Amino acid sequence: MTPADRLAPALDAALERLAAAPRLLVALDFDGTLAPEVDDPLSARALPEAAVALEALRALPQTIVALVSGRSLESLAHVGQLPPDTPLVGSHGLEVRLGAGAPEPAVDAADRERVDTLRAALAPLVAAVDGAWIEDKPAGFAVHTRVVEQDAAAALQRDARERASSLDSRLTVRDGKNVVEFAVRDATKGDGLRILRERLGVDAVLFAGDDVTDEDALRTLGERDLGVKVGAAATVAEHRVADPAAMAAVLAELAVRRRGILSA
Ligand SMILES: O=P(O)(O)OC[C@H]1O[C@H](O[C@H]2O[C@H](CO)[C@@H](O)[C@H](O)[C@H]2O)[C@H](O)[C@@H](O)[C@@H]1O
Repeated sequence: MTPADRLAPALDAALERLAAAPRLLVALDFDGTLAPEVDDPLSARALPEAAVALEALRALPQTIVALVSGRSLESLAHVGQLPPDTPLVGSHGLEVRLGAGAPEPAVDAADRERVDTLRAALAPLVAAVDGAWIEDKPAGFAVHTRVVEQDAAAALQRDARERASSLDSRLTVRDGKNVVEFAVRDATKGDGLRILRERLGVDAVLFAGDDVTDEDALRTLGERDLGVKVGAAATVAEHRVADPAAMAAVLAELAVRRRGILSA
């Protein structure tokens, strides 16, 4: 870590305490936290320095690295590029994969029918806007507008929301970065993180995220945990870093300190 990257004193102290946890879960959002944003979601990758830090953490005893994302599990496994035993939470908490086995079922036939009906109704609106596209997920889909002209993007998001709510009043609708998402099941990253915490039997959790939906996970943290917001947006997290590069430096520092404590 260079002097310019030096940790804020409060984060430095919190990291030192966390590094000594008997059994530690490092649970991380992916896009905007480990990986810089790109136009094609399937091309997103964790920064190389973040990937190295995650590997260093994974190599330590009693230390579990997990990803908690709005992506589908399939997409998250593809971009995350972590070993198959890595716990993954996808679809904002709905899909959970603990270890290398098959994930728990996320939706049933009735859910799929609702998704298909909604998608068929919104697809023509999306197809009419240059650059807009639909990313499918098990319990819904995301309408991406990242490369759409600003006014057209705002109009599409508004029209899609109105059409969706007129068709299905029980939908969960989420705003993201240049994306609006529709889901027929309501789950949050807080639910996903609670499942990881309980099933993995950890004493402390580091969670870091950059987006609105990460706040649900940050709100579940307790005194022994550490929450980090990546970027400048409003947050309940006690600590903040500027960007994925700074987050990678925090993860690298945690690995160094924990290795030192565990080998003392
Ligand atoms: O919870 P996350 O891991 O942060 O996932 C949130 C959404 O990430 C992806 O979309 C975002 O990143 C894309 C790649 O950088 C970018 O093109 C898009 O504009 C962003 O919204 C993903 O495609 C979504 O499904 C996730 O919900």
